[in-house]
Amino acid sequence: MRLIKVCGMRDAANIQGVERAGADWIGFIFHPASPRYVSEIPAYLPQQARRVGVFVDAPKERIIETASLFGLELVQLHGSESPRFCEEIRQTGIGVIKSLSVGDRFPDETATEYRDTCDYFLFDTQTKLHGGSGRRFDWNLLSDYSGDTPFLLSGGIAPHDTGILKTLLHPKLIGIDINSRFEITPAKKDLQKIRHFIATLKS
Ligand SMILES: O=C(O)c1ccccc1N[C@@H]1O[C@H](COP(=O)(O)O)[C@@H](O)[C@H]1O
Repeated sequence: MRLIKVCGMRDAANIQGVERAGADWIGFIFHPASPRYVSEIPAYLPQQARRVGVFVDAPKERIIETASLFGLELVQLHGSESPRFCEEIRQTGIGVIKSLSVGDRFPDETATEYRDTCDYFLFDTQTKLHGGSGRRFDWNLLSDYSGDTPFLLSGGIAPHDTGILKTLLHPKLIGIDINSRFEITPAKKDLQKIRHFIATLKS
């Protein structure tokens, strides 16, 4: 069974619904330019699901302060944070997911550079946006990843992808990350689609 991360949450009732649907990790976007930006603590925060904060080139102090305010267990770094920066965050006790962009070819050298500095990778589609593009990359490229760091697959995953996702095999694939393709409006997820997606993938 793979874990499901639902990202880009903001609304209290919606967060509760996503958690009840069985999301393992729930993500909050702390990038001010995003339409999913979270500027204040929602009235409900996940109690069972692990809380993940998404940042793009934010200063270390801001990440640490936000992690403490929101009770984040993990941070997902989506900018050009260096391996050293990832290590420094990790040394504070916060888990680190480093997002790596996948374009026409798999970024093998970059994965090697970061391999000992983060807990997980998140492979997302290369785009001018830092994330949340709703676009998928060629998943065949995953076969070029031979590293040891476990990863989540991300980028434009949609409700109808359950069939293909079930057939996707990689020894280091531990989770699926969903976001904009499940939205009613930015930061508000369609709970029916989420429930169906999670139930199908976990069955
Ligand atoms: O969703 C955003 O607005 C966002 C902004 C800045 C960095 C990351 C962001 N989202 C992350 O992007 C991936 C893929 O999302 P999508 O499925 O393509 O919409 C996901 O991990 C989000 O956490």
